[in-house]
Amino acid sequence: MLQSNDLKGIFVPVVTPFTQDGELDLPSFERYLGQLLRHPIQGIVINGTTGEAPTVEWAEVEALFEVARTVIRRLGVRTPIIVGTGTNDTRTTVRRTAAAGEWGADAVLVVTPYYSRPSEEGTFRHFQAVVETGTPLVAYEVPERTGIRLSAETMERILTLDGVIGLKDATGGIDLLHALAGRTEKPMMAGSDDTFARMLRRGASGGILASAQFRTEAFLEVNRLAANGLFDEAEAAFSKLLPLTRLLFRETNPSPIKWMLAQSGILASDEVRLPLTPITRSLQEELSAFL
Ligand SMILES: O=C(O)C1=N[C@H](C(=O)O)C[C@H](O)C1
Repeated sequence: MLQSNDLKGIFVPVVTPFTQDGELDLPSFERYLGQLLRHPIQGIVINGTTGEAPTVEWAEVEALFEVARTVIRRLGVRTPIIVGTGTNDTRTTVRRTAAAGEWGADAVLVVTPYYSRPSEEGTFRHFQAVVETGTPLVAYEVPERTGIRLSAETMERILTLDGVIGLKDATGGIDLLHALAGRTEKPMMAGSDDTFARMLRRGASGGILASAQFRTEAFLEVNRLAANGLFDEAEAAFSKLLPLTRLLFRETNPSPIKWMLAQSGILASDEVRLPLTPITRSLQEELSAFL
C-alpha cells in the first residue's frame, strides 16, 4: 500500500480502451500497459478522469485492475496501482474504496463530490467516511470538472485525516499549493499538466499527468531536475513538452490521447463513450505533427 512518502515522481493516469462498438477492449489495454510500464514511472491510475470514470462500470474497473496486475507481474516491475473510486455518493465511494482495497490496490483516488453542491462540512465528512475503509486515499481537487472549489482550510482538514496520503491538485494554478505550504506535511501532486513545472517549483512532489504517457522519459527528467533543486532547468525542459501537452487538452481529455494512441497502433480504436466524442479533424491535423 502507498504511503505519503511514495507520492512523488510521475504517476500516469491510464486510458480505458474501447472497441469501435464501445465495449471494453482488454487486449488493447494489455498492449498499452506493456509499452507504458517499460518506463520507470512511479505509478499508474486506473479509472481516473483519463480512464473515463463516469462511463466505466465498476465490474469493468475490476477487469482493468486484473489486467494491470498481470502485466506488472509479467514485466517484473513493482509499479503501484491507484484506482479511481470517487463518486458523488458517499456510500458508493465507500463501497468502491473498500473493494479496491480488497483487490490489492495500492491507493485510491477520490475526487471531491460534484453535482450535489455539498457544504464544505459535507465534503469533509465524505472523505472522513471513505478513509475509514483503511485504503490509502489521494484527495483529488479538480474544480473545472466538479464545479466546486474547496477552501484551503477545508482541504487542510481533509489532509489531516489519517489515511489521506496526499493531494492531487488539478486547480490549474498555484494558489492552493501556496495556501497549503507549511500547513500540511502531506505531499501535493500536480494534476494540471500545463502548470507542472511551476507547481514543482512551488513544492509539488511530482505529477499525476495524463500527458506523461507521451515523452515519458522527458517528464521523468523534468521531475528529476526539480527534485534536485534545478527549477530553472526543469522549467526549460518542460517548455519543450508544453506544445504537445497543451494540444492534448485543447479538446476534452482523454479523446486527444486516445486518438494519438490509436494512430500509433497501441489501441485498436480511439473510441470514447458518450457523452464524450472523438476529436475534430482540425485537432487531428495539429496532433499529426507529434506522431
Ligand atoms: O485522469 C486524471 O487523473 C487526470 N485528469 C485530469 C483531467 O483530465 O482533468 C488531467 C490530469 O492529467 C490527470
